[in-house]
Amino acid sequence: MTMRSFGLIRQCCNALVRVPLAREKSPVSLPISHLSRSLTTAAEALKITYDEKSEVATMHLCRKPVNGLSLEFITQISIALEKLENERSCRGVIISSGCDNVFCAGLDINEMLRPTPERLEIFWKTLQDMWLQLFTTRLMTVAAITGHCIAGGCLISSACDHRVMAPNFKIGLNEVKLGIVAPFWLVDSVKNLIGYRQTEWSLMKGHLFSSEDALRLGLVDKVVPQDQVVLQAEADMAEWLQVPDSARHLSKTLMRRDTVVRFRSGREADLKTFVNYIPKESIQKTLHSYVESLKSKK
Ligand SMILES: CC/C=C\CCC/C=C/C(=O)SCCNC(=O)CCNC(=O)[C@H](O)C(C)(C)COP(=O)(O)OP(=O)(O)OC[C@H]1O[C@@H](n2cnc3c(N)ncnc32)[C@H](O)[C@@H]1OP(=O)(O)O
Repeated sequence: MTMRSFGLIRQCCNALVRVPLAREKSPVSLPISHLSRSLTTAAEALKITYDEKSEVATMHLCRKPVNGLSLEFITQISIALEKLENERSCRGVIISSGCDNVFCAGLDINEMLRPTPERLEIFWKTLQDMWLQLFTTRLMTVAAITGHCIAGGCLISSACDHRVMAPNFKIGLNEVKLGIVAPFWLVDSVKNLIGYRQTEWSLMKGHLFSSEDALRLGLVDKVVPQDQVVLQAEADMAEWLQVPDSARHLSKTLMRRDTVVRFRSGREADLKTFVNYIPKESIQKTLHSYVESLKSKK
């Protein structure tokens, strides 16, 4: 296999982090004191390899311990996606995880604890942009879900075109358990996969589906043993790439148009809701208790 590493993502190691507000807008700079805690350095958090023969890249999420989606990490993913989109030979991307038994535990909750208004706003805009990029990319996208895939993790997997998951893990939207509500565009992308009623009750309860239930409902497309997930994702990608790229992408655009139109018209209001809601004292208390409960389960 011919592998090539992309020289990506040096922004987060610099004294100032260049954070794009939106793809089409100029980046803004944040002071380093605003960086969130991480057990992996930014350089280690995202690894991209490219297989020239299959024309498929692998985006390896390695922000230990649980691939929590911090502002810097989301920015890295977004920049990487853009680079891959612009790499003419690249036709597909597999998103996999380097964290044991966790694909992605969702948003890094620290981003929502006692945030500054500026950072909170940039965080949400960057997340919106990253989701839109992934949801609409010309690339064929496959999520190789080797572990739990929760809330923001499900945002990534449900924006992909195909999902392969390992057995005995959890996937879904549990936001209500943290006293918060998943944004409508994330809800829409899950609803597109499993339908209205299954989305409604699971959202209201914060229910996480087992891998097996997720397969039955269509939230994932295949369940295979954990050590075969990436291999299966590669095999499925090869099969998908037998479809001509432009016809596949146009079909995806057609099917996802309503969700994208709704997103574009609602994204400003969604941003306002997020930045007004998260700093509320009652929400801060609930988030704080949730983090404490995660720590105390040990
Ligand atoms: C108006 C709109 C408002 C808001 C919309 C927001 C939409 C999206 C929201 C989200 O994504 S919120 C995040 C939701 N995610 C979760 O609830 C997952 C929580 N984590 C877990 O359930 C478990 O950690 C696990 C993923 C099942 C893995 O379990 P395991 O036993 O393997 O690990 P452990 O729990 O010990 O965690 C290790 C370490 O990581 C910390 N952690 C876990 N998840 C997060 C997270 N999402 N953000 C930040 N930190 C996280 C955990 O506290 C441990 O830290 P410690 O080692 O310091 O104790």
